[in-house]
Formats: sequence, structure tokens, C-alpha cells
Amino acid sequence: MPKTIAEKIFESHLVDEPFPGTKVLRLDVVLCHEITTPIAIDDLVRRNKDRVFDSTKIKAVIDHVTPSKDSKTATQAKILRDWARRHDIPDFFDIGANGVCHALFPEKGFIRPGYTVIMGDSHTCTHGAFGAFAAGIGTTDLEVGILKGVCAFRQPKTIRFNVIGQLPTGVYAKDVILHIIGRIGVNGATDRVMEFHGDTIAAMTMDSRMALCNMAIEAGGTSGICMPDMTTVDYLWPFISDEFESKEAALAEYGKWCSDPDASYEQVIDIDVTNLEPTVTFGYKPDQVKPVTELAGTKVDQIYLGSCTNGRLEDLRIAAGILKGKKLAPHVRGILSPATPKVYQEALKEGLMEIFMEAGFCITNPTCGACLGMSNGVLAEGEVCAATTNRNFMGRMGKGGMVHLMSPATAAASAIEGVIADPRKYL
Ligand SMILES: CC(C)[C@H](C(=O)O)[C@@H](O)C(=O)O
Ligand code: SF4
Repeated sequence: MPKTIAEKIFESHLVDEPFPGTKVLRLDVVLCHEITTPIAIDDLVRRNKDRVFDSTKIKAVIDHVTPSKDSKTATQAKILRDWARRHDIPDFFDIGANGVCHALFPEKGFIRPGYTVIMGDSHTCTHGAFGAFAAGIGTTDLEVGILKGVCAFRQPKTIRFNVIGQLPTGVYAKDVILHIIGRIGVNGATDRVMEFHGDTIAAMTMDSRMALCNMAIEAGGTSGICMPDMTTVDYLWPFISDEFESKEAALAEYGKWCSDPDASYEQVIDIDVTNLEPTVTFGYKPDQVKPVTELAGTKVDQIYLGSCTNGRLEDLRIAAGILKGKKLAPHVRGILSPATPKVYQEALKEGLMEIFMEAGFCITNPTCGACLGMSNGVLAEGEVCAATTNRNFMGRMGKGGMVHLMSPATAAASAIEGVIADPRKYL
């Protein structure tokens, strides 16, 4: 019987089916950060179950608030740090080596096609860019995952998105996903896998595919998934070259995880991007989107470049390309949080950081930072931020603050003008 990628992954990882439709899957990796994991750790300790199923399959990072800003966040970091040391978790990333989880873990080669991945974080769907089934889960599931290396899921239904056409100049993966969310709504894919196909996706880099899959959850999606292809293999090659004789051999193996051409879907949605415009949110829900031309001129106080959506090297290159030789508008603050130390270093080497600094940006260490309004750029009441992040909920970046989600290009153009601006005139 033809199968979708999620069906193949479910079948190959099935451990138990305690109730019809509820599948207990073996986990390939359990990812952890310092906001949600300490709650699970404390509970496991309290119940005398302070164990881990396999320390090599657990990856942990302090990323949300780092360096810690107060006693509470310092304690959260300490609980995670002590736990990682206690259990000899080899892949633990502390200050100096840390970065935003959904950028750092793929960059380290921890995610592979066909994997099952969980994390106590809603943007875990990002990792589906590699052809993995990756889902954000709650504390109880995280505890079970840490302890037993399994997680129970309902067999998800899949919505297939056929994305076709060449992206116009100034239009990126972020615009595509904002457009999709705008079209199907914040509940449009609730409890569904969002499968991305088509020549537009095939032409995307892994950085772009991660930006795309990252926001599946903003439409309610459990996981966003792209089919593994040569782009996936190229990205992973430094980590897998010992396992395969050639890239073609790796592709042959990973290609097994692609959905069968005649697999059945709950829904198929066709998206032609040929005439897509740079897209920006205007409200407090990620599905409230408009073409940038309709929002151009909206005054902003802060520009934020970063996050697990758009804090990768490709994003910094795009923004720097627009900002080169230009300055921030006088009334605007610019904050850049590179997603990982590697992104930071590469951007330095390429001269991108100089461009940002010359433009007047403040560059922070790699962190979630302002994205969730906990540090490094919280907005004051009534302030407006043009952000490359993924959530515009009321108060997300600070009480009474307003967030407009957009691509790094649109954010860079807005930085120059001090109002939401169309990036196409700079390209
Ligand atoms: C802190 C964490 C639980 C949260 C999430 O799961 O999404 C955060 O990453 C966010 O983006 O709001
Ligand atoms: S960058 Fe933002 S959205 Fe991503 S994990 Fe961190 S807080 Fe959540």
C-alpha cells in the first residue's frame, strides 16, 4: 500500500498500539532546552526516576535566556546543566557553544531523514525539513521520552502542499509559509502533518526549508516535512560521509523515506508562487497576513533579525545584502541575534557583521533573545517591531508591544526606512 513519509516513519518506529490509532514510537533523538526540560527533570527526580534512556540520543542546550538574566533563569540553566553532567550527556551546549535549538541541532548533524524527534518546544516541526517526523510535545511526554525513549502519537493525517513556480526576487521561504498560513488559517493544519512538495521546495536550500517547516505549528501542524533529496544529503554529508560510499548511495538510502507518489492525503493544496509578494503579518495571529505593499509605511521602533525561523547564515546574507552601506533609520533600533555560534563566526568571516554594525545594529550572542520577549530587546508598551520571528501574539515581545512577522529582506528594508518597506526596491 502506498504510504506518506509520516506513515513510513510511524510503521518503522512502532513499538506498541495500546489503543486503536494511538501509536507508541521509538525515538531517535530527544531534544532539550532550559525552559521546559527542568520541569520534567524536577518531576523525574521527585519520583525517584532520575534516569535517561540513552545519553547519546539526548541533545540539550541552554538557548532561550542566555546568559541568564535573573535568578529564575539562572536556576533553569543550572538544573539542565547539572542534569546533563550527571547523566554524561555528550551533546550539551552551554554558554559559548550554545545557540537556538532548532538551528543548532540540525547544524550539528543530529537530524536525519526518517528520524523521530521530540522536544518540549512547539517549533520542533522545523526538523521535518530533513524528512524527519519531528513534533513538539508537553512535559509528560518529554519525561517518558527521556526515561524510555518512546512517545505516543495519534496517527496523523497529512495535508500535501504542492508548491510550484520560481520565487520572484525579494520573495523567500518565509513569505511562502506566511502565505500558506494566511490561506489555511491558524487552525488549518491542526494535528496534521504538512508535507511540502513541488519544484519551489526542491530548489530551496536547507536553511529555507527549515524556515518553511518552522512555522507549520503556526497553522496547527504537528510537523512540517520536506522530502529528503540531494540538497539534504549535501547538508548532511560532513556527518554521514563515513556511513556511505557516495552521496548517491546516501540519497538512495534516504530517498526511501519520501512519500510514495500515489500515497493518499486528507487534502491536497496547490500553491503557485510565481506572483507571490513579500508577505507581512498585520495583527496578533500569524494568519493575519498581507502583501508588503499594503502595509508599507507602518512605523516601526525596532527591527529584530534572528530566531529559529530566520537567524541562519542565509538570512543574515540576505539582510546584509540589503543593508550594505546603509544606516538604520534614525528612530529605529536594530537587534541581530545570530542563531548559532557557527552562524556568528561565518557571518564575521564573510564581513556581514561589519555591515550590520556599520548600519547601527546591536549584535547579541546566539539566543532566542527578543523572540519570546524574555530578554535582549523586549518592547515597551505601544512599540512596534519588524521581526523575522514566527509569532506575533499579543505581548509576545513585551507587554503592549506589536510584532510584524516578515522575511529578513523585508526586515532589512524596514530597518533602512523606519517603516515597513518593500525589499524589492533594494534588490
Ligand atoms: C519556551 C517554549 C516552551 C516555547 C515554545 O514551545 O514555543 C518557546 O520556544 C516559544 O517560541 O514560545
Ligand atoms: S527562537 Fe523563538 S520561536 Fe524559536 S525556539 Fe526560541 S523562543 Fe521559540
